[in-house]
Order: sequence, then structure tokens, then C-alpha cells
Amino acid sequence: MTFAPVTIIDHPLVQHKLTLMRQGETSTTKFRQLLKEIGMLLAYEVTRDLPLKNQTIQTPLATMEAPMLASDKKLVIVPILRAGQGLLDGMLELIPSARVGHIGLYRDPSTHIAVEYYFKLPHDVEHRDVLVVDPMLATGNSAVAAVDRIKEYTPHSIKFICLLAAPEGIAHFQEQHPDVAIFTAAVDDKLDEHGYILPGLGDAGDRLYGTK
Ligand SMILES: O=P(O)(O)OC[C@H]1O[C@H](OP(=O)(O)OP(=O)(O)O)[C@H](O)[C@@H]1O
Ligand SMILES: O=c1cc[nH]c(=O)[nH]1
Ligand SMILES: [Mg+2]
Repeated sequence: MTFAPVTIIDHPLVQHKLTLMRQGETSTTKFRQLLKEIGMLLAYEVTRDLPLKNQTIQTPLATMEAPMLASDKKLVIVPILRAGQGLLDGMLELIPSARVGHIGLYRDPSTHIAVEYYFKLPHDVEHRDVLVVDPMLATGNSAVAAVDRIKEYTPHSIKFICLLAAPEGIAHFQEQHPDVAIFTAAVDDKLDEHGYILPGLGDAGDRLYGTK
């Protein structure tokens, strides 16, 4: 079977900010700020392949053919709540016209099954490109469940964007959604016995919102 690519976003600014986020002593305020900044940088990288088409425009001096985004269909960003919301804010700064859907999922602590508690997409997702965002791809259950639900609405394309991925999560996700490209800033070593990414950065939602 062929899989859509896994792209590691190795930009030095992303890598530096990720290292700051991993450090246990980084405060909630700083963690939130860094996740927002990384969201912006990830948005820049994952939109590299957006098609352009030339438009005739008038500069103060001359007429020219200049490139603009080809599609008039706005992108849809879907953060997986809660932690995905922390990436959304930065992405929206770069793509302010994007539409936003939300999927609320929590991971059952013992089974690691993703449990849905909220789902809302813009009404016209069909034919649009969707970016599903969540900082963590651990077992992959949350990402798989989110993409399962979004595919019910037959968007034009889906990309999955995270900050940290475990090899186990990538394998599970690719098995279930071989057509969906993954973008991540790093692939870590493995999962621990509680399904946390090692070395990882801990619980992204708790660090983002100060709930632990
Ligand atoms: O790949 P998985 O094994 O499914 O784990 C990853 C999920 O776990 C975290 O969310 P969590 O369930 O802790 O919810 P939260 O964002 O509300 O903290 C994280 O933000 C992902 O959504
Ligand atoms: O390492 C992990 C795994 C799941 N969810 C997190 O927030 N962190
Ligand atoms: Mg959490």
C-alpha cells in the first residue's frame, strides 16, 4: 500500500521553540505563547502547495500579471479540542480567512479510546481543503477518530498537522487513513505504558491550560 507522506517540519525556529516547550519548567504562559508561534510557522509550511493563478492587477506604476491563491474556497482548520485550540490561534493569524470547525475528543485514560463530546463543521466543507490540528499524535486514536468523522462530509482534501508524533501513532494513522498526509515537527522514540509520548512534552492540554 502507498501512504501519503510524513513531512518533518525541521525549520530551526520550530525546532528551537519545540525544545523550549518540552522543558518541564516552561510555564503555562510561555507554553501557550510558543504553541501559538509554532502554529503560525506550521501553517506557513503546510500551505506551501496551495495552487496559485495569475490575476491582472494595477500597481501604482504599471499593469502586471501577479499570482494569487487559485481557489476561492477558504481553507477549513479543525482543531481537536482541547489542545488543538492552542495551534489554531497562530494558524488563524497567518490565514485569517480560514473557516474553523471543532471536534471535541478526550482520550479514555485506561483504554486510550477517543471519546467524542463535540462536533461542528462549517456547513459547506465539501470541496474545501481541511487541516486537522492537534499537538500530539500518540496512539493515533484521536487523530483517526477525527478524520473518520470529517471524511463523512467528503472534503476535497485533508492534512493532519501535529507537533509531536510517536512511531506507533503514525503507523496506526497511516493504516486507517493512507490518503492523509501527516506534518509534524518531530517523531519521538515511543509511547510509555500510559500511552504518553517519550520523551515528549507531557500532557499538552494540561500544560496549555494549567489544569494539572
Ligand atoms: O493519539 P492519542 O493517543 O489519541 O493521544 C493524543 C490526544 O491526547 C491529547 O488529548 P487529551 O485526550 O488529553 O484531551 P485534551 O486535549 O482535552 O487534554 C492530545 O491533545 C490528543 O488529542
Ligand atoms: O504524550 C502525550 C500523549 C497524549 N496526549 C498528550 O497530551 N501527551
Ligand atoms: Mg490532555
